[in-house]
This record gives sequence, C-alpha cells and structure tokens, in this order.
Amino acid sequence: MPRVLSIAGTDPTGGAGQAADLKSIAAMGGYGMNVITAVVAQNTKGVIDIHTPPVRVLRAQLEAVSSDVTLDAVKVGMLGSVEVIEAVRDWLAEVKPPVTVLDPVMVATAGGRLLRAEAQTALLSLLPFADLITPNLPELAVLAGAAPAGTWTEALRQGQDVAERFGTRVLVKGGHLPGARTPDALLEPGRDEPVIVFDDPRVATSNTHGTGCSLSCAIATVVARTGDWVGAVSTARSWLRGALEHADGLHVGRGNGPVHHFHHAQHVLVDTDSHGRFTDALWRDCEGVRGEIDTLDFVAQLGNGTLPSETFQWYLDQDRQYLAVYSRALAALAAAAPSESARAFFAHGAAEVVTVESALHRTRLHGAPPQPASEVTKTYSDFLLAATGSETFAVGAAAVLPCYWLYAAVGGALTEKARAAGLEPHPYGDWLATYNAPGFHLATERAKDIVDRAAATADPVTRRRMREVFMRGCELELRFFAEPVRRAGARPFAVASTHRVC
Ligand SMILES: Nc1ncnc2c1ncn2[C@@H]1O[C@H](COP(=O)(O)OP(=O)(O)O)[C@@H](O)[C@H]1O
Ligand SMILES: Cc1ncc(COP(=O)(O)O)c(N)n1
Repeated sequence: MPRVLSIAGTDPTGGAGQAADLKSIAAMGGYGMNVITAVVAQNTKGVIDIHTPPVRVLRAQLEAVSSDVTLDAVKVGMLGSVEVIEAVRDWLAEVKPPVTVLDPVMVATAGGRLLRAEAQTALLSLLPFADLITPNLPELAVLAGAAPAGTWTEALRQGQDVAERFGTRVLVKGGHLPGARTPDALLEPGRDEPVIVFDDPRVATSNTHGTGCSLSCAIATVVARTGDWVGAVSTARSWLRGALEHADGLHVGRGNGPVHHFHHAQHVLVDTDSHGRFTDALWRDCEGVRGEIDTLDFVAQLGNGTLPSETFQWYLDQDRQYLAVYSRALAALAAAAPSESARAFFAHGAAEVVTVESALHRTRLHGAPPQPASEVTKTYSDFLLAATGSETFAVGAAAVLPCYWLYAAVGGALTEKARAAGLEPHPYGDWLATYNAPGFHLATERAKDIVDRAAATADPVTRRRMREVFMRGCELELRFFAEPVRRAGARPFAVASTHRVC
C-alpha cells in the first residue's frame, strides 16, 4: 500500500485541502498522512480566515514524518506564504520523495485567496521539484506569466510553456473553461503534443469544492503504486467523475459543496450488519414476516389443495385488481429507470402482468364482475402507486420487490410440498405453476439485482427508506395473503355470495 503524504491546508467542512487529500488517498488504496501548512477557516461558501502556524512547527512536522516513515509519494497543496514555500522546498530537496505532485493552490473554488500575492514568485522556485503540477486555468496563467487562457488551445500553449520552462509534467485542467465539456491534457517537457488528452461532458453540479485537491492526490497515490502517469491520470479522473456525479447526494453546506470521495465503495457500507448484498439484508429483515406467511391457513390450504374454491376465487378477484395497479407501478418504474436494462425489465414486467398473469384470472374468474376492493387491496395499491410515483427510483424498486420475491418463494415452496405429497393433479396447479415458472424466478433475480445496484449508489437515507418500503411491502403481502381466509371466517354470507360465481 503506497504511503502518501499530503502537505496542505485545512478545511473544517471536509471537502478540500487535507480532508479531501486523505479521503482521496484512501479511496485510491493508499495510506494517507498529513502535514499542515495553514489552518483555514473556510466552508463551501468561501474563506473566512487563515492562521499560519510558525514555520518551525511546519519543519518539525515534516521532520517527524520523514524521519520515521518511508514515503512513496508526496502531494503538495496550499502553501500560503513565502516562508512556508521555502521550508517545503528545502525539505523536498533533502528528502527527494520518489513521486511529488504539486497542486499550485492560489484561490479557493468558492472564492478567497489561499496564496499571498507576494508568494507567487516564490512558488515558481518549487516547480522543478515536482514530477507533475496540476494548475487550474487561473493558476496556469500565473505560472506562465500570462492572462488566463480563454480557449483550450491557449491553455495548452501555456501548459507547454510551463512544462518546458520548469522541466516538469503539467496536467492542464479545463474545468474553468466555459462550455459543456471538461478537457484535461497531460503534457511533458520535450514533447510538442500532449501525452494524452481526456475530454468528457461536464457533470451538471455546482458541488465541485476540492476537485483539484482530490484529483492531484489521487494521481499521486496511483502513480506511487503503478509508476504509470497516463494510467494514473486516467484512473483518478474517472474516479473523480463518479465523485462529481454523486456529489449532490451528500448535502454538505449551502455553497459549492464537496464531491463524494467514496461513491465507489458504498456497496460495502450498505449496512453495518451486512457484508453481502443489500437484498440479503432485506431478506433477513423480513424473516419474521416470511415465517408468518408460511403458517397462514390460506397458504397451507393453497399448498395442500384444501382451500375452499370460493375463498380462492375471492382472492383471485382481489389479486386481479391489485395486479392492474401493480402493472401501472412497474410502468412508472420503467419511466424513471436510470439504465436501459432496468427500463426494459420494468416495461416488460408491466406488460407481462397484464397478459400472462391475467390469463390465469380470465380462465379462473370466467369474466365475473369485480367484487369491491378490500381495505388491504386498497392500502397496498395506494402504497405502490405512491412509492413508484413520488419517491426515487431506488425506493420504488424496493417497494415492488416483495411481490416478486415472496410470490416466487411461496410458489417454489408450495410446489415442492405438493410434489412431495404426490398431489397430482393439484386443484391450484395453474397458480403454483405461474409463480414457480423459471421465467418468474429469473424476473425475481433481475428485480433483486436492480435493487442491489440502486442501493450501491444510494445515500444512507435513501437506503434506509428502501428498507422501510420493502418491509412495508412484505407486511402488506402478509395481510393480502391472510385476508381471504380471515374474511371468509368473519363473513360467512359473503362467502356464500361469492360461491355463486364459481
Ligand atoms: N463539473 C465538472 N464535471 C466534470 N469534471 C469536472 C467538473 N468540474 C471540474 N472537473 C474536473 O475536476 C478536475 C479539477 O477541476 P478544475 O476546476 O479545473 O481545478 P480546480 O479544482 O483546481 O480549480 C479536472 O479534472 C476537471 O476536468
Ligand atoms: C486548504 C485548501 N486547499 C485547497 C483548496 C482549493 O480547493 P479546490 O480544489 O476546490 O480548488 C481549498 N479550498 N482549501
């Protein structure tokens, strides 16, 4: 594991400087350490105050770490003053770390100087010690002694000039250019053309606090491990892109918020009690409800074929009404799905419910008019429409999962029992076959997979909500299964009236 030292300033909101560096090092698989150059009172809206500790304290920190730990890479960020620059330069000259990445921090994204004006010249003396420098466009202009580049071509020209003059690699970053794209180019001294140019669409977010810190530290960490600059920039960039894409979910601060450094590792953090899939945890959560479903008279009698046919008819009629709503819920998920495969899955499911499952109802119910929907049917229907219509896709997908999963489980278990008991032909064999069909089990696995994927990138609040709606769905399934027998027991006359339908 590369041991990476960040020499930088602080950010109490955790998005830039030291905090961003340590998170980025860890995210890229390194061991992070930090020497503090300046204590910065800042937040996502700007810089409020800066305290620079005495330079002897900085020297002592540098000495403390390098006299004890072998350093595989160093990232230098905010320096702030001439004295700090000189102390760091002397230390770099003495220690000669195998990899040094310098982010020439001058101004915070949210505004506020982080380098005194008189220190800009001193900073130039540090550049030859760096293997890579990562200036943004205004910083590049200062290093090049020119006005900020207004075009990408101009930025590349300035970058090449700086690379030649100081004999170091330069990552020219186009984040500050206007427009829909964010190109970056890696330049090397002695080469007229960039070693590599990256060009991606801009991520639509204003939460970009600490992107420069994070990128430079991530590159230093990957290079320390691989020695490959092009690969390291590429890896760090695509990781940072994910961090930007998930930044809005963090809800940190009211200004330019930070990026999500551990977006790629959410799946391992899904729940403290689960080291497996998110849906594994859901299945454990609903163990009690599943036990109750298994012992319901309705389910036992459905399995052994003793369920009175009028009770089954009433159940099927409620189910027909429920499935009409379920189909709409799946269609809503198809419309909200974040990927083509999820869209196709739910769109297909919405159609399948109408055609395949309702065939069972048509043959069994012989076109009988619907009975009034029970309270359970209404509650379950309202719940599904609300979860899939007005909550996020992830929450909606978790809400429809019990209907797949519990039916597949009940269909599978009852078919096994019926086979073991030699019940052939089974009075409800067509129902069992529908929910024990390989296609239905496959659909259940796909639905679980979609929920797992959604959970992997969801924030903790959304995942908690996903668990809540999944459990609510399971409880409503239990009540839905219980209702036909409960109602038949409570209202013998209603049973008699439905009897006529058969
Ligand atoms: N909205 C965005 N979408 C995609 N990439 C971005 C976005 N904003 C910044 N970046 C990338 O983040 C990195 C640092 O950005 P930049 O704003 O240029 O530097 P700094 O944070 O030092 O001011 C660059 O790789 C840049 O391309
Ligand atoms: C201590 C410190 N160092 C650097 C930055 C620059 O942040 P950005 O990466 O957004 O330019 C910052 N705001 N604070």
